[in-house]
Formats: sequence, C-alpha cells, structure tokens
Amino acid sequence: MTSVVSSSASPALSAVTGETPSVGLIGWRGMVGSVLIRRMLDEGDFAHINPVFFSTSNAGGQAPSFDGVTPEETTLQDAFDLETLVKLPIIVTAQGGDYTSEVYPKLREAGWNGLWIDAASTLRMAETSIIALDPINRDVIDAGLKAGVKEFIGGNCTVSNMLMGLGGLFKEDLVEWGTAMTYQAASGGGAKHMRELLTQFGTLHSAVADQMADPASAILDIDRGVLAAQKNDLDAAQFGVPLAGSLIPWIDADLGNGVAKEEWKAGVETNKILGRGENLAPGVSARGAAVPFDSLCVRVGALRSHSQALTLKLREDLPLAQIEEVIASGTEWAKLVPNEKDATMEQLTPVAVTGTLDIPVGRVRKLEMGPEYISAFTVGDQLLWGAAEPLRRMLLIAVGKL
Ligand SMILES: NC(=O)C1=CN([C@@H]2O[C@H](COP(=O)(O)OP(=O)(O)OC[C@H]3O[C@@H](n4cnc5c(N)ncnc54)[C@H](OP(=O)(O)O)[C@@H]3O)[C@@H](O)[C@H]2O)C=CC1
Ligand SMILES: N[C@@H](CC(=O)OP(=O)(O)O)C(=O)O
Repeated sequence: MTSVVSSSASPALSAVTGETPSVGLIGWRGMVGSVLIRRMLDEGDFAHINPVFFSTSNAGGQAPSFDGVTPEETTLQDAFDLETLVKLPIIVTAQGGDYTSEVYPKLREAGWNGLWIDAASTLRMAETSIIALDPINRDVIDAGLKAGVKEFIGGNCTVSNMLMGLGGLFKEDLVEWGTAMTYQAASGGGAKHMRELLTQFGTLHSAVADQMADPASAILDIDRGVLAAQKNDLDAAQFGVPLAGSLIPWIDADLGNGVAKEEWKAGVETNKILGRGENLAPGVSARGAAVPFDSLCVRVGALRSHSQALTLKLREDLPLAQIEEVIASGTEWAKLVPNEKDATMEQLTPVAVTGTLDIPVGRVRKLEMGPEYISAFTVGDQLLWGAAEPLRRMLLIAVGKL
C-alpha cells in the first residue's frame, strides 16, 4: 500500500514525501488515548511517525516519555494553537467531541489539508468522512484515500465490536435484517463512570456487611438492605440512577422519537462502515442498499467490555456449519465459541474478553421463527476494537505501513 503521505491526491501532505511524517497526538492521556498509546508501543508504531504531543490543559509542560519514543518537541504543544496544528500532515485525536467541534472547522478554514483521525462521533456521519474499521472496510478506506477523503473516524464501540465479530455475514451480503440487544459496560460513559460503578458496588456491600458476615442472616433482609441503599445511599452523579445491582435501558441522547442515539448509531454506522446505502464519502460507490439494522441499548454493571445478543434474518436458509464458517473467517479476531454451556461460560463473557483483541461469537443457532433466522452473542473490549485499535490501524494505513 502506498503511503497517503506521498499521495498526489493529498497535495499538502506531499511536502513530507519520503520523510517520517509528523503526527499530532491529542487526547493521549485520556482513557481511550492511553489504550491507544499502549497499543502503539506494543506494536512498534512509533517507528513510523514523529509524534508531537498536545494538551488542552498543560501546554508548555513536559511531553510524555515512553521507552524508545523521541517526541519531535519535548514540551506539550497547545491543542488549540492553529498555527502549530496546520503544520502537521496527520492529526490523531481522542480528546472528545467538544474538542473536535471547536477546532476541526477552524483548521479547515485555515486551509489545513491534512488527515484527521478521530475517536469522537462528531464527524462520523458527515458526507465527507469515512468510518474506519479496516478489517471490515479496507476497500472503502482505500477508495476514500484515493479520492482525497481527509476525515477518518473510529466507529461507535458497539457497532465496531459487532462487525469485528459478525462482519463475515455482512461482507458476504447474507444478512437481510438484524437487531442487537446490547449489554454495555460502564467504560462507555468514561473513566468517572467506571469509578462510580465500583463505588456503588462498595457502598452496597458495606450497607449489608454485618448481615453478610453472619451465615444465619436471612437473604431477604439482605435484599431489603441493598434495595434501601440503592434507593437512598448511592452516588449516581455520572449515570443519573443506580447501576450496581441494576441496569439502565437507555444510552446516549433521547432523539425524541422513542429512539436512543446509541440505537440510531447501530443502523447508520453499520451501513456506512460497510459502504452501503447513502451518506457515503466522495469516491465511495455504494456496495448495495442499506441493511435494516436496529438495536435496543442497555447499560449494565460490566466494567469495559460490551456484549450484545443478535437476531439476524439471513437472505437464505444456510446450513449452520456454513454460517459458523463465514463468521469465523470474517475477521482474524472473530473467534467462534461452540454453542455449549461450558464453552459459553468460559469464553463468552466480559471477564474473559477484557484486555484482549479477540471478539468471541457464540450462541449461534437457528431460531423457531424459521430456518433463515439465527441468534448470536458477541463480546468485545470497548476500549480496544471499540475505540483505540481502529485509530492506530488507520494511522498505519495513512503512513503506508498496513
Ligand atoms: N470512552 C469511550 O469508551 C469511548 C470514547 N470515545 C471518544 O473518545 C473521547 C475521549 O474519551 P475518554 O478517553 O474516555 O475521555 P477522558 O476523559 O479519559 O480523556 C479526555 C481528556 O480529558 C483530559 N483529562 C482531564 N483530566 C484527566 C485525567 N485525570 N486523566 C486523564 N485525562 C484527563 C485529557 O486532556 P488533556 O491532556 O488535554 O488535559 C484527556 O485527553 C470521547 O469523548 C469520545 O468522543 C470513543 C469511543 C469510545
Ligand atoms: N456511547 C458509547 C461510548 C461512546 O463513546 O460512543 P460514541 O463514540 O459513539 O460516542 C457507550 O456509552 O457505551
């Protein structure tokens, strides 16, 4: 793959042809950014770029030092300083949507022609952007790069994880429609939400610690004590209502039509990643009509891996073995879990998956509704394939190393 940095479709970038490109890193110390940096270090990505570290809160402070990484500047650059930003051929940001909304339009107005790689949702559905998930849509990414697309955005965590597991069925155009019931971890809200969930668990245990220590105490008394603490004692400043020992069947904004924004993303982002339907970036010709895909999103008390139960209607009645084969070969990271109790309990949980790039897919079986209907259950680390990994791979593609 030729580096975009030397592509004639990117005149401003061709200035650095043949050199190791300078890459602005913004949001590197946040939760998503930290996972991104860890993965870049693990994979040796810094050998291919000259990193320039930015800050929104500590410009002029010491740039971070990582083993074997020499930042271009030893001090942190001001993430709002357009003059510094416009000199960069590539910017990678995990700083969040507010930062993108404030800085990105100003950069373009200032004539910046570089590549913007972003974790935030702000630009995902823009007609000028591509949602990057290269194991699924490398063809879409390459077509966009060739046509001069400059915005490559990481997908919603639930959508990216779902496609990393079940993408084979979509790539083979076997899905007529689908729906996902999600079980999303606290980390989707951010670091403070993770802390709040753990604090809530601690408060609940403390509320009934004496009774728990007494094996003769009645479980319904303990249950009453826990419920009282859930209703009266929990700090729920981040989630708004208790999550520990409960769940919240609404994620993200209320779109006003009975749909939560997280649910809307399932359909529109899935299709945009696949290059189907409308709203595709210049140079990306549609790979077919949009596949109807919807979801119902639920926050649960897992820490950082999202799970989801899918119902899919396939276009034809295929043997189960063939369906499993298509799923398993969909991406290198999709791992088929036999639809058996022990394997499911060992391999198909947030605890089994967190911290790994594996996307196990299990509970695959035909449903009573008819031979074209199947179920599946999948789990993925929300900060790896759900956030950081597509960004680091998009950066490698941009510099011609993937
Ligand atoms: N959370 C998630 O799971 C997902 C998030 N995203 C996107 O990524 C964006 C960033 O999310 P996330 O990483 O969770 O946000 P964080 O709140 O962890 O980090 C965002 C920024 O907050 C600043 N910050 C302030 N105090 C601290 C602190 N104590 N420790 C670390 N950073 C601090 C840092 O900026 P500075 O160094 O400039 O002060 C940091 O870059 C989201 O807004 C979203 O757009 C996308 C997919 C999933
Ligand atoms: N909304 C996701 C996390 C996230 O940041 O999503 P997005 O990148 O689409 O805003 C969740 O709460 O689990």
